[in-house]
Amino acid sequence: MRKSLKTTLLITVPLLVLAISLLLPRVRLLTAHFLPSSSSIALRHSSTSALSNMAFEKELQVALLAVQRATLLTKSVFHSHAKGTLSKNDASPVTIGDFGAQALIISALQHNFPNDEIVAEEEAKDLRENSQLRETVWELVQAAKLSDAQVEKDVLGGAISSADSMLDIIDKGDSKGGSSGRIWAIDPIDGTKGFLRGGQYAVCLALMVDGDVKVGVLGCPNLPVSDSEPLKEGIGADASDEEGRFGVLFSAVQGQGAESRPFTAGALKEGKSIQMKPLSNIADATFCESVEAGHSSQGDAANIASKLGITKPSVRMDSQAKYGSIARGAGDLYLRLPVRKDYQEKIWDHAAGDLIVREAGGMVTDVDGQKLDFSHGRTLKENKGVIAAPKSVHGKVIEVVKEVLGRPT
Ligand SMILES: Nc1ncnc2c1ncn2[C@@H]1O[C@H](COP(=O)(O)O)[C@@H](O)[C@H]1OP(=O)(O)O
Ligand SMILES: [Mg+2]
Ligand SMILES: [Mg+2]
Ligand SMILES: [Mg+2]
Repeated sequence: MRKSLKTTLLITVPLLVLAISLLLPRVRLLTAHFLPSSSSIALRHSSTSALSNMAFEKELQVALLAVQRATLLTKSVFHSHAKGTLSKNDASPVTIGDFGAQALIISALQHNFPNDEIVAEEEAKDLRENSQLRETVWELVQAAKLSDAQVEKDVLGGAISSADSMLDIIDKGDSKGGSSGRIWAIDPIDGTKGFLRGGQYAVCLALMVDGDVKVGVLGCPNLPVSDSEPLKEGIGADASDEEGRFGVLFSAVQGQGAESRPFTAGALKEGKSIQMKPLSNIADATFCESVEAGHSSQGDAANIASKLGITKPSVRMDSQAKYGSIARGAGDLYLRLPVRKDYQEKIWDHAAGDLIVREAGGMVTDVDGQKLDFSHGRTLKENKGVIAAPKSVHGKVIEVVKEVLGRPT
C-alpha cells in the first residue's frame, strides 16, 4: 500500500510540476493581454471609488503606460541629445522628442486598438526628407523602453519593426477627427517651448467616443509628485533630477474621477484620487496662464483677476500641466484668453486636461461659458479660449471674463 502511494506520488508530482510550468507563461500572457499584469493590479488597488465600474479599464491602462514610455523618451532627449529642433510652417517648434513620442504612443494604440482613429499633432514629412534626423529619432525610439519587459511587450506591443514603419506609424495620426466613433487625440509634447526651456511640458493622450472625452492621461515629468505642493513657477527639468520628487501622471475616466500617480520607468504606481481645492472666496484664488504671451492674453487675465479681487500674481507655466495642477488643488483657475481672433485651439491641446479637471470636480468652458466641443474635427472651432475653475465660482469668473473681453452676455 505504502509502496503504491510512493509510486503514485513519484509519477504525479513531476507531472503536476511540468503541467504548471507549461501553463504559467500562457496564463501570464493572457492576463497581461486582457487584464494586464502588475499595472492593472495597481489600478484595481487605486482609491478611486468609481473604479468598481471598470469601463475603459484597458484603454486607461494602455494610455497610462504609453504616455509613461513616451515621457521616458522625452526625458532622454532633454538630458542627452541636441533637441533636433525644427520650425514648422506656423513657426512653432518641433523636436526629435515630439516625433519619437508620437511614434511610440501610436504604436501602442495600434497594437491594442487597431480600428481606432488617431488625431495627432505631428507628421513624418520632415523625417522622410531628412535621413539624418530620421536616424536620430529611430535610435531614440528603439532605446525608449519601460523597465518591465513583460509589460513593454505584452501591453505596448514591443518594439517598432523598422525606421520606415516608424514613419508610417507617425503618419497614422492624420485622422480628421469628428463626431462619431473612437478617436484618440495625441500631443506628444505639449508646451514644446517649455520643454526646450527646461520648464513644464506634458505628454498628452485622450480617447473620445462620438466626440465625448472618455479617457485622459497627462505625463508631466517636471511637476512635483506631491499633490499638495503649492503651485510655483520655475520648477523644471533641472529640479527633476532630485530623486523621486518630480514626475507625475494625471488620469481620468469619465464618471470615475481623476487620479495622480508618481511617474516611473516601470510598472505603474498606485493612483491617488485628486480633487479641485474648495474655494469659498474667489479673491483668494491662484490662477495660472501660459508663459507665452502669444498663446493667451496676459493683459486681459490681469484685468479679470483684478476685477475678481484676486491679488496673488498669476503662475505662468507651459502646457496642459496647468490643467493637472488645478485638478490636484495646487492652483484654482486656468485662464486662456484669445490673443488672435482667427486662432482655433487644437483638440490635442485640451482633451485630456478638460476631462481631468471636470472629473476632479471642476468646470471647463470657453470664454462664453460653452463647454469645449471636441466633435468638430482637429480643432475646437466652435470655442474661443478656455476658462477652468471650481464649479462654485465658475459662473462668477465667466461673468467677469465676458465683461472684460466685451463678449455678448
Ligand atoms: N496663438 C495661439 N493661441 C493659443 N495657443 C496657441 C497659439 N499658438 C500656438 N498655440 C498652442 O499653445 C500650446 C501651448 O500652450 P501653452 O502656452 O499653454 O503651453 C501649444 O500646443 C501651441 O501649439 P503649437 O504646438 O502648434 O505651437
Ligand atoms: Mg500642444
Ligand atoms: Mg505638441
Ligand atoms: Mg507644437
